[in-house]
Amino acid sequence: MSGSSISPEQMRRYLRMYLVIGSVNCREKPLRVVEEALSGGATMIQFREKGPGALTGEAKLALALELQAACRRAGVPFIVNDDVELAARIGADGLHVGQDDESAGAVRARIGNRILGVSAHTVKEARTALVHGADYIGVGPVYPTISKDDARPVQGTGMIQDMRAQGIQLPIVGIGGINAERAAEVVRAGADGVAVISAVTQAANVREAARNLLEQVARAAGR
Ligand SMILES: C=C1C=NC(C(F)(F)F)=NC1=N
Repeated sequence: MSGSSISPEQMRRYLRMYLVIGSVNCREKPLRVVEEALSGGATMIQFREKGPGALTGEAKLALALELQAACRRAGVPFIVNDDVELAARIGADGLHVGQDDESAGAVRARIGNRILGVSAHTVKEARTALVHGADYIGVGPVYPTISKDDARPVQGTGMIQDMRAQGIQLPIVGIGGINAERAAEVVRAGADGVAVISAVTQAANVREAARNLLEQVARAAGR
């Protein structure tokens, strides 16, 4: 069972067009990218401030608060990646952790009934996440990604299909190299939605990119 107060059905809706964003991914101000993506229909936002040139300390806190405020205005959940202390400090709607972060169980205790997302690369890791009360799992990289320099091997949509075949019922979002052309295939494989970074942050028209991704997912999911 998940430990949050969010129903699985609501969680699946939140996962449809999940934008993962940090200052290093943006050509322009991250706030503008987030606002454009929200106006295009982004259903959840993850603040992932990592990698060379990422903000730290007060600057990271200030950006998190700015982006969270935009999500609150839009009624969209704001999730923090990895940084449990930041998530707790700003009262984020949830936290996303990797397998190698402190155990999801300890994190669940720290964040109470907020949304807990866990990265899972195998059926075994998906089961572990379930036992620790994860509300959703991020599975990938589905395709080659330019956004994460230490990504695991590309797994295609096969891992998502395997998880569903093995009876994993958890809400699943695919991640890694996903764009509008590929979104339907990820959903048909059994994902509830797609998580993207560059498909939106590097788009000439951020709002249209978000809108198109959401349309592709909604169409493949049968609305
Ligand atoms: C490493 C990650 C794996 N999956 C996800 C998401 F898809 F958003 F759940 N986010 C991450 N930061």
